[in-house]
Amino acid sequence: MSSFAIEFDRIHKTYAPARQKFWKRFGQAPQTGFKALQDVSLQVEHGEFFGLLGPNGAGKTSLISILAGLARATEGKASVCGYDVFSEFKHARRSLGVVPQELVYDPFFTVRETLRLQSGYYGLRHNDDWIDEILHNLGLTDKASTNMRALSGGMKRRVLVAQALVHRPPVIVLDEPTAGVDVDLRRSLWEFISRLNKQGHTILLTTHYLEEAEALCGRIAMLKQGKVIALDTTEALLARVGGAGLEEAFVQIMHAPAAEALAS
Ligand SMILES: Nc1ncnc2c1ncn2[C@@H]1O[C@H](COP(=O)(O)OP(=O)(O)OP(=O)(O)O)[C@@H](O)[C@H]1O
Repeated sequence: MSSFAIEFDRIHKTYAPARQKFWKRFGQAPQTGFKALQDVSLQVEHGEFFGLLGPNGAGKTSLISILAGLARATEGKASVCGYDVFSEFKHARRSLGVVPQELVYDPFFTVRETLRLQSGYYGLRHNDDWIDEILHNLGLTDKASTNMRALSGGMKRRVLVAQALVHRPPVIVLDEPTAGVDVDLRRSLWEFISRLNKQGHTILLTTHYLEEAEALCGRIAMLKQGKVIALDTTEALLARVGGAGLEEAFVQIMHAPAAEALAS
């Protein structure tokens, strides 16, 4: 087994300006583009529950997209369980389950069909026992035959979580999984995810609910304007503010000069 579940090594991501192709064609000087990530290096050990925090636009989803092979880093390398996300894409993707931030689904399938289809992408044909277990743990058993379009927003989000788990990936990435979900689901979701973590799955979580991160994550990285400005155990981050809570630590770090935030 590779020494890290997730590794980002000096990642830079620059999004091309929207009309670069147009300008290229007409001979104008290329535009600079938007630097969403700048020299991000992070290593997450196997079995960690790791939090990735930052304000809107800090670059969290960009980093996750690079890990999932949905976006390509402009510079740097990323790997999942030692597999390079670009040159060993299949292995890397198989090792990873991603719960995306946006509600994407096919309205023509039922919940069970959606999960069977997802299993099929990974070559898993007889996966119904595991699908049933996931459905049970996410409170979806009675929705198994319901069409995706007939589910509420929170229910659809539960299916996204289920989809990320069908191939039992060792590494699970959750991009704001509790946005818009009720208290009951939050609790059952965190119980389920915590259990998976105790069984050895590595979890990477992004959330704006800092109390969730405080309760669940052993280590936390904070991103601001595409740079890591704090990386420490949750305990150490809380100690910085005398136990006043992660929200206070977050606010102080976000408003401190960058060098100070990392150094303290
Ligand atoms: N495809 C894209 N093209 C151009 N710019 C992009 C693209 N995707 C993201 N960005 C920009 O990159 C920056 C980082 O966005 P990203 O979605 O990674 O942030 P985030 O930390 O996940 O934010 P949020 O908490 O709001 O989800 C933002 O300024 C965003 O506008």
